[in-house]
Amino acid sequence: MSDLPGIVVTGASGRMGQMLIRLIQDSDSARLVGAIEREGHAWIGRDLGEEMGGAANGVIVTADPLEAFAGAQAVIDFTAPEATLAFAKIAAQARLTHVIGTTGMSADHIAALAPCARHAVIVRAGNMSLGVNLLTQLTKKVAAALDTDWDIEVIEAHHNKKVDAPSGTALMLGEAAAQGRGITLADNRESGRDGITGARAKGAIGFSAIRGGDIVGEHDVLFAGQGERIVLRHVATDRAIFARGALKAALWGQDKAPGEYDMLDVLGL
Ligand SMILES: NC(=O)C1=CN([C@@H]2O[C@H](COP(=O)(O)OP(=O)(O)OC[C@H]3O[C@@H](n4cnc5c(N)ncnc54)[C@H](OP(=O)(O)O)[C@@H]3O)[C@@H](O)[C@H]2O)C=CC1
Ligand SMILES: O=C(O)C1=N[C@H](C(=O)O)C[C@H](O)C1
Repeated sequence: MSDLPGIVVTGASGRMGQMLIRLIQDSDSARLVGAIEREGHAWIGRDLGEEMGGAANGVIVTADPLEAFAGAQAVIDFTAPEATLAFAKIAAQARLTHVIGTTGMSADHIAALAPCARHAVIVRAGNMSLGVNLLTQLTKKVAAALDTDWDIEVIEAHHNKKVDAPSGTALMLGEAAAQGRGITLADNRESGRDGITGARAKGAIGFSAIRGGDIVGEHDVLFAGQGERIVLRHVATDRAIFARGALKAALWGQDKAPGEYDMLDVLGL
């Protein structure tokens, strides 16, 4: 048996789940040891490789995390907030590195991860790509250099199946802008303008979301001043960038102490 870290993928039939499974199967650094889907899903009890339209790979899809996590070293999880919380509790008991890409998590969801991180490594980020994580650093720097005469707006575009807004990435960028400006995002966030909104609040950080077609993910951080504008932009054209970041995080976590980490830690940014 190989001593490469064994990885379980949750939400195996999802857009990110399938991308991750292909990446891990092709990897020389990790092996796929489990795949989870929700109870009642058509793939449960069936061979994952065949369900994905290829050759059998011997991984039988299960709805039971206890069964899937036995013998694994990490779980990569791009699902939904409640599911992620349930996986976090079991991953902590099994001392697995839990890489969380799931977005749309509330402050309560995030707070509930803290006890799990006392027992296991959790790496969580609304965007696992190198480009976006670098962009957060640039955003922080630009926001720190400009005063509140410059309005900050985060504009994001995604495919028409996305269920949460603003995107996790937009919130990361907004958080970075708030840190640069020395304010808290929660107290200065403005989103979903519609109707007679009144003038823009000075110092606010605004969010706008576009949904359509098959857009993978596009983010602009707009700094709008008087007579000039600065736009910092990231465009994702392939979900593989998120999968590569998540696998890197799962491997990175293998020799780390329990705790909550993000992709800045993993990438050393
Ligand atoms: N951090 C990052 O870099 C990125 C984050 N994301 C985020 O990842 C998440 C998933 O995105 P995406 O793959 O596009 O979405 P999909 O809807 O394609 O996939 C989600 C998968 O999770 C499954 N799932 C949901 N609830 C459960 C559960 N309770 N138990 C087991 N499986 C469950 C879904 O099953 P079912 O279809 O039956 O509901 C589905 O297979 C989103 O939150 C998205 O924003 C996406 C890309 C990059
Ligand atoms: O749901 C998606 O697709 C994506 N979600 C993440 C987000 O909410 O920012 C990352 C990426 O933009 C794709």
